[in-house]
Amino acid sequence: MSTRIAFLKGHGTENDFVIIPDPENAIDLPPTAVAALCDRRAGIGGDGLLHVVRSAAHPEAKAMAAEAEWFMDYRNGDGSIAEMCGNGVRVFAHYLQRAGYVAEGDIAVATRGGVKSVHLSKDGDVTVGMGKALFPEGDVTVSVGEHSWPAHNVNMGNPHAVAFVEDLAQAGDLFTPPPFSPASAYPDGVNVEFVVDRGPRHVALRVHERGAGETRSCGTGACAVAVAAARRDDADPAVTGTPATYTVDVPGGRLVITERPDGEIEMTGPAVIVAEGEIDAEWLDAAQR
Ligand SMILES: N[C@@H](CCC[C@H](N)C(=O)O)C(=O)O
Repeated sequence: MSTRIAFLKGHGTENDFVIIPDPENAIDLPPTAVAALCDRRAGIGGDGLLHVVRSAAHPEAKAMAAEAEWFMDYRNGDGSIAEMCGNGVRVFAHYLQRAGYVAEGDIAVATRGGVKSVHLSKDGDVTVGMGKALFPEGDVTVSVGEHSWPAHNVNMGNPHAVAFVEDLAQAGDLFTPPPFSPASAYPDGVNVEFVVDRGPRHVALRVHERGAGETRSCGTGACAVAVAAARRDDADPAVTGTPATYTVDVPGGRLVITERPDGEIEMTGPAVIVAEGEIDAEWLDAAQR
């Protein structure tokens, strides 16, 4: 009989993930295995994969083990590694609660972008302390076809280029990464958000995610958009002294982002587990060849 690997499938505003519980870090997940699992036709399908590991059992997270028992070893759907995933961390925390590893309330989750504080509320929404945004210097331009826009360069642990456009259709089909310049701005690639206004402190976005393509949502992207919009709107909390809250509509739902005067950003949104099952380890082996 072949070995079976437990998995779950979940999403946060339809940014969807394959979840692999592996507390002792015993499962080998090279990029080829992640890409096979995230394949929407031949695999389970997902924008990314959440490898659930105890911090103490993972070389990249050991140093965070005293602060956070669990490490979100996040991978993009193409197998590449990313520093942080905002929707992923909500789904990750929701999984931990569902599995009985943590209780409702406040928990800490280790990520490659540092330890994040997460609040699991009674109504099912999850709030994440996303830390502070950085604004790397230098002008960036994003283009699609004949249109190009100046982009806000925002780092939420991972890189984002935020372009305010007139119409989300201008982003085109987003099958391929939108070109940006200068090429030196993002040596490791970038997530690109196209944004329109929907009302006061209310925006909507489409996103092309590094390592995944167009997705239905991006949590770090929504935070990058909210802080870029606050600066555009002369509502930078560090200047006004009052928090700025933005509602960010994504194709898969809605996220609410607040930036405080000290620069700390909180994101609130849903987290859903839709299925669980077993992967045939022989299939996974064969799928990687
Ligand atoms: N979907 C995520 C971001 C995942 C990582 C991103 N594709 C990258 O490579 O930086 C989110 O919700 O933040």
